[in-house]
Amino acid sequence: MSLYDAAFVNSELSKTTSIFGLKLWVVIGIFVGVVFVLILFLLSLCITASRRRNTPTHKAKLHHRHSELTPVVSKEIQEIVHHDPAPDHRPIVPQAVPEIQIDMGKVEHRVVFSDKMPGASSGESRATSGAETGSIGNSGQLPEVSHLGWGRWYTLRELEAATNCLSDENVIGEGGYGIVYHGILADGTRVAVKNLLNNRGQAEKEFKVEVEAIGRVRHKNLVRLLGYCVEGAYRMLVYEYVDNGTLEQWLHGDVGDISPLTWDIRMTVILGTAKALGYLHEGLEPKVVHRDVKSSNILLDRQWHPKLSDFGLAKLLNAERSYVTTRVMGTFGYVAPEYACTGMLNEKSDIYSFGILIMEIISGRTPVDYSRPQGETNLVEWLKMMVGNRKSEEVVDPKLPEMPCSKALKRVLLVALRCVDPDAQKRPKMGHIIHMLEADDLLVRDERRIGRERESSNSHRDYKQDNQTGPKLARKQYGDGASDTSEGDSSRNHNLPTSWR
Ligand SMILES: Nc1ncnc2c1ncn2[C@@H]1O[C@H](COP(=O)(O)OP(=O)(O)OP(=O)(O)O)[C@@H](O)[C@H]1O
Repeated sequence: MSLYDAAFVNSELSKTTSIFGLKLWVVIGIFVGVVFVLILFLLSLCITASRRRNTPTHKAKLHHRHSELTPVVSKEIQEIVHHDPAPDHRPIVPQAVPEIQIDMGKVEHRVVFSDKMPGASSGESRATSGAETGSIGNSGQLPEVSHLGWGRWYTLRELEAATNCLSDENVIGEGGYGIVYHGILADGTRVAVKNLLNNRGQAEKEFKVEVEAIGRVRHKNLVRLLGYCVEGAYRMLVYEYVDNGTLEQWLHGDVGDISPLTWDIRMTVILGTAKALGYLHEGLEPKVVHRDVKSSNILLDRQWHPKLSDFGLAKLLNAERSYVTTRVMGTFGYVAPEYACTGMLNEKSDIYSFGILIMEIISGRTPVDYSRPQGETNLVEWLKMMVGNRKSEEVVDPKLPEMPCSKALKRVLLVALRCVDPDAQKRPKMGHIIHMLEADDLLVRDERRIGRERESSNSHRDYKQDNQTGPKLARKQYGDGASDTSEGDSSRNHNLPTSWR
């Protein structure tokens, strides 16, 4: 730009305008300033708006819109929400609560526990039963038959008399939920009285579950619940007395070098337990998941018939539900891995425990044994390894009086391995298991029959004796256990759960 031009621009900018007589350069300056301020204002507006979009409330609104499409609130959270029940009304159970809540029969027959210790006034410490309100707990005034449609209400006095005042001499065992006493009722019936620990948490729940789950079922391989007692702070379950100890005692107790549990007896125990579980899983509606299948919960009678006991952890499972979500409970070594990890429970968890039980019965080993060398600590892993290495014969309990035939052993081991399949869906159902075990039973009996026939013809040839005596004796020896448990022909009808009764 030349000097002439600069002087010209200068003179032009210095000219006075019509806007308040301001000079041109002042007007231009003001205009530029306003535009700048406007740009700044707009920028600040944009920044504020974008910040607001990121605030929690806005996110929450978006989340809410999202949650209308997919359920994001977990059931577990709903489970721990407690609704305080209004007095004299049933507790409100939210629809989605996964743990089954069990009321004892109709509302008017509901049993109410008191915190008061025995000896408190009967009005305060009693179980109520609708129309019977106030009468239960007043010793001597009790109805004989309970209003649940089964069993009996026993008075505390009756049970104290039966158990020598719950004396130490009558204690026959102690479990996680209470002490078990031997008792003899006034009519001479021998009973086992389980005095539940007085904590209002699990023990009360256990009481209700046991009463509801076991009270109605009848099966020769399930310990029969005869009735119960609710008086003051006492909650007791009265069972039939099973007089030959537990399977755990016979398997792992001090029985000497030769176990009295022969192969036949062991098979009887396995098959009987399978039938009890088959009945619970497939013969009842809602089905019952036992949740604590293990050797110490299998009681034996004098003929070695097994009776599954301890329904304290049992869960009811309606047909429309494939599982219930629940606190993981059970016994270390027997709990199915998927249940341990997720708390999702169904009958397949019992099948897993049953598989462990079979392994325990065959091998005489406990599910987990830290006294064994590495690689043998975990029964399942060890057994899988042995079977995989074609050493099935070596897993058999060394205390077994006689080795089983190879076919029978392999078949029962196969059943056990299928039961502990890590994929719960692949585990067989109890009905199928019974079928497989009975096939095994028939197989063994067939081989025995052939052996007996051979023996009989030999003895006939050698000694020219009556060939009936030997086989008859042998038949009785082997036949008793099997037929007692399988109830002869009825158990061969594999299609009907009732045939397992
Ligand atoms: N009906 C019964 N007849 C005879 N003895 C029984 C009967 N019920 C239980 N017992 C004895 O009482 C013991 C304790 O039983 P309980 O069911 O309370 O506990 P558990 O099964 O050993 O342990 P947990 O309940 O902690 O799993 C059993 O081991 C058994 O010896």
